[in-house]
Amino acid sequence: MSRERLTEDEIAAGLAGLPHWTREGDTIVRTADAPDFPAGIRVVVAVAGAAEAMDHHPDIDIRWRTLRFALSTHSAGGLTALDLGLAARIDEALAAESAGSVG
Ligand SMILES: C[C@H](O)[C@H](O)[C@H]1CNC2=NC(N)=NC(=O)C2=N1
Repeated sequence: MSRERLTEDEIAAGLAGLPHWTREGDTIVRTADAPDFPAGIRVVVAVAGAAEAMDHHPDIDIRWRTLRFALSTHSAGGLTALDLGLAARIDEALAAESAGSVG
């Protein structure tokens, strides 16, 4: 996947397919509640595996069973296809633990 910054049109098109994610400047963000703390940690472990495989790493905030993921490509100074790809993987990990979006 390319580490080139996406254009505004490409970002908008990508986010149209990621309804749980919101744009915050050069970052995309999703907050979700897992059913309980262990389920939330299982999501984080699954995401960590995907991130290592992609060599692309999210910022993760864990508060009991509430998880907030923030994605950006720091080396590119903005959003790239890697962020959209990792967002889709995070959606899969959250769905596997029946976690639902907050906000
Ligand atoms: C050397 C390695 O490819 C880089 O440090 C990677 C690792 N993971 C990364 N993750 C994110 N989110 N942005 C980066 O620029 C980045 N760079």
